[in-house]
Amino acid sequence: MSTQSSEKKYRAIGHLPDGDTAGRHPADALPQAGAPSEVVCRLPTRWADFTLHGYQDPSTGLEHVALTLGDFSDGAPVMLRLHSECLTGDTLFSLRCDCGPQLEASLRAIAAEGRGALVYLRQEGRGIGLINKIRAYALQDTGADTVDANRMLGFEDDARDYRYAAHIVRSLGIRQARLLTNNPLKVRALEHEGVEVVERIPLHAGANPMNHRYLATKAQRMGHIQD
Ligand SMILES: Nc1nc2c(ncn2[C@@H]2O[C@H](COP(=O)(O)OP(=O)(O)OP(=O)(O)O)[C@@H](O)[C@H]2O)c(=O)[nH]1
Ligand SMILES: [Zn+2]
Repeated sequence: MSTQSSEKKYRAIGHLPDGDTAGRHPADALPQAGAPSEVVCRLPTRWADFTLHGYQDPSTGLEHVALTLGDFSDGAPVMLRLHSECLTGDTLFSLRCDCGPQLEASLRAIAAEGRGALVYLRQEGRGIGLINKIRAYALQDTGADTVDANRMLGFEDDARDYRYAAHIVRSLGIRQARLLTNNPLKVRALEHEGVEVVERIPLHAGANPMNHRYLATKAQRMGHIQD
C-alpha cells in the first residue's frame, strides 16, 4: 500500500493533521495534541450519556475508542481510565480476571463525578492478542501463572504500548489526570508521554475465588498495588 493510499485510509477513519506525510512512518503522522477526533457520536449508557470518540492508530491499524463526559476546557485534572480490551472479562462475564467489574466501576465513577474519560484500548491480552491469550489461559489451566504463561509462549510479561493512548488523552485536551488504576506502569507511561498524573485512584472491583491467584500474581510479579 502506498503512503498516499494509507494516508487516505487513515484520514477517512480517524484523524490526521493536514500536510504531506510522504516518506514518513505512519506513526509520525499522528495528529497534533489538541486535534479532536473526527469520529464522534453520543453513547447513552446505564450510568451516563457519554460522548464516544473513534480512533485508528496508523502505526498498528488498531481501532480504539474514548468515552468522555463533561467539559475539559478549564484545564482542571480529569478522572481518567485507560482500559485494555479483555473480550472474556469485559463482554463474556469471565471470572478469571477483574476486567469487567473494573470497566463498570470506572464508568460508574466517571458518571458520579460528572466529568471524565475512559480510553478503551484494543490491546487484548496485555498486547498479545485474543488467540494468544487463550493459549496463555490453557497453560494456566495446567498450572502456570499469568506471567510464566506469557513467557512460555515467547512473549514479554506485558506487551502493551501506551503511546497512542497518551496521544488520545492529549487530543481530548487532558493535560492532568486522576488515573483509575492499580498498575504503576500506566502512571509511568502516561507521564513519560507528557500527561501528568496528579492522582492515582485505586480500582479494586471484581475479586472472586476464581481470580484470586491471578490478582495475587499481578501484585507479586507485576508490581500492581493492592491498596
Ligand atoms: N496475556 C494475558 N493477558 C491477560 C490475562 N488476564 C487478563 N489479561 C489481559 O490483561 C489486560 C488487563 O487490562 P487492564 O485492566 O487495563 O490493566 P491492568 O494492567 O490489569 O491494570 P489496572 O489499571 O489496575 O486494571 C487485558 O488486556 C486482559 O485481556 C492473562 O492471563 N494473560
Ligand atoms: Zn480480563
